[in-house]
Amino acid sequence: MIRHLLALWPDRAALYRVLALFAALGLTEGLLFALLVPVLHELLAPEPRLADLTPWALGGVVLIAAHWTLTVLATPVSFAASFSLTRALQLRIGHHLTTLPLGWFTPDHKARVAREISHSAAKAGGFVGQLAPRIVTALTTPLTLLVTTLILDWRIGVLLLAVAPLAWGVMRWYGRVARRTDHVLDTTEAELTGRTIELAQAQPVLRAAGHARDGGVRMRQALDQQHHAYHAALRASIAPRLAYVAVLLAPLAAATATATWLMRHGEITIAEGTTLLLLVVLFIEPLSVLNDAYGGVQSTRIALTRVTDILTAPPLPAPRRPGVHPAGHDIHLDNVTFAYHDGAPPALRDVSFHCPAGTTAALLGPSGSGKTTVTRLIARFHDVTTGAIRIGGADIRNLPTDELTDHLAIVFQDVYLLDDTIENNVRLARPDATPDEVHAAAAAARLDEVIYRLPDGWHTQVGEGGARLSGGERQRVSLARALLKNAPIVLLDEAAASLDPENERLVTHALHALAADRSSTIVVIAHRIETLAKADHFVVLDHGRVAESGTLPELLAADGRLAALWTRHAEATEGADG
Ligand SMILES: Nc1ncnc2c1ncn2[C@@H]1O[C@H](COP(=O)(O)OP(=O)(O)OP(=O)(O)O)[C@@H](O)[C@H]1O
Repeated sequence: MIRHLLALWPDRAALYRVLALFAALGLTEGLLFALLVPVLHELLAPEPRLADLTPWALGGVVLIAAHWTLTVLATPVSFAASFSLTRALQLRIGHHLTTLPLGWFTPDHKARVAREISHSAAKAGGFVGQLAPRIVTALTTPLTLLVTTLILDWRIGVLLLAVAPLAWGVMRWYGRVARRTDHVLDTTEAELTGRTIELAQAQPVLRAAGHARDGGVRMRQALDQQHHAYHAALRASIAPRLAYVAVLLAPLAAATATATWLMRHGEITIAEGTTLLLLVVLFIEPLSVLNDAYGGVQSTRIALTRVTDILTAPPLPAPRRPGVHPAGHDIHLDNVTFAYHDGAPPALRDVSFHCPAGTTAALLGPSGSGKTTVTRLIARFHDVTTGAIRIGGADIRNLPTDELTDHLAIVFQDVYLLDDTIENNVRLARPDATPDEVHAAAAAARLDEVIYRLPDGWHTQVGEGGARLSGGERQRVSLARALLKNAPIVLLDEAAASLDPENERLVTHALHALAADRSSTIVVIAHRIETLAKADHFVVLDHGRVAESGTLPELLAADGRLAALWTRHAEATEGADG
């Protein structure tokens, strides 16, 4: 396990410093106890000579001073190592997250990341800061006393030595039980966390559905599961715990009997016998914590494995042909097939289309037909299963992530804002933008009227995820951000869907004007045909396949799906006008 730990946190020096300091602490403690031997020996002698105790007393003072100094030194060193390890793991997880495909961030994975960053990283830190020091002192002190006992009387010493293999065997048994029960406990704990979050998040749905009071059923089930798991863990641990106590008490009984026998037969004096028995008690006492500590080692091992699972999640593959750069910003999908998971039915099958630079391609199709998937693949949230996506002739898999993101501005259906001011959320796209540029982007996205309305204007805090803004306001911030980025390719997934019809019309108009101005390439998804009317090409998807594609006149002439949509829209508009 130490090897596993050092692979994740290669600060050997810090770990060995902590272990060495606590080993020294254990040694001074053991030596202090060992000092009792000559002291008791003298005190229990028929005619004690107290003056002879002076060197031992001085030795005791030195050892106490050393013990005190080591404690003062060891405490901050172990805390520093613990903090450094926790932080190193958290930073490594944080850094690794930035290399993962966005498709990895499922709700389940997000919950795991939150848990491993707080719980498992802290557990690993706790191992170095508390558990390992406890184990080291719990071994060094008895080891020192064992050597002392062996010197004093080899027979009692051998009895104590016999504890080691027995205790080790029982600890390994307890470790196996702890590993198994810890795994179950961990799963039930994760389930309970998930259900609690679900209960909190689903309050509006539960209340709307009239389940406000009984809505916690799933959480209560998870609580019951956890309760049962705790009981099962407790039951499973009873036998190895009792066995461990027996292993520790057996040598005490045997040593008492042996010492008594030796005293009665004059082999050792009463003073020697009493001292030996005291040493046996002092030898056993620290060992009593080892069994639980070994259980702690097993759960640290599980925590490290969970951290490693995240750190070994495959990052986006590095460019296969580095040094490739896009020559222009047209988008080409070439026989793209993609499935979200191995074995899942493909969300896209053999999709091909070309969106020349500076033009707008509109994606249409029924719900679930694969429109959003197309935009996610262009942004390389996932890699295509087969086929290729090219920007300016370059396969996006050959572009460094930064270069690809520099080329793209994205507005997706689910807008997530950082818990910061509106201004900082917009500026995120281009922190060095001038105030005029920020204001122009805000005006184009119709965000300026929101800013005027809010008492703190640009400095309004949006809350976590943008929760303090309405859906439409969030979408405007996201649009302004995308416009400010001034990227040559813009991906818009229902970008104006949360706006009222008038604002949707104005925003759509502004987007097209800006696109024409900057000759951006735009891929837009919208359900309302009026939002799409100005697009240069249309790609209609159905069940993940391209059902038809072409310009508006071509598709109207073909009298297919788009023509049907267009006719319905025209009739509706005429009806409304009439
Ligand atoms: N993260 C995901 N994991 C697994 N399958 C997914 C995921 N996202 C989408 N899908 C599946 O892929 C298919 C295409 O979904 P997609 O979101 O691209 O459709 P869409 O045309 O954008 O739908 P809508 O108009 O409702 O937004 C659907 O069958 C959907 O269930």
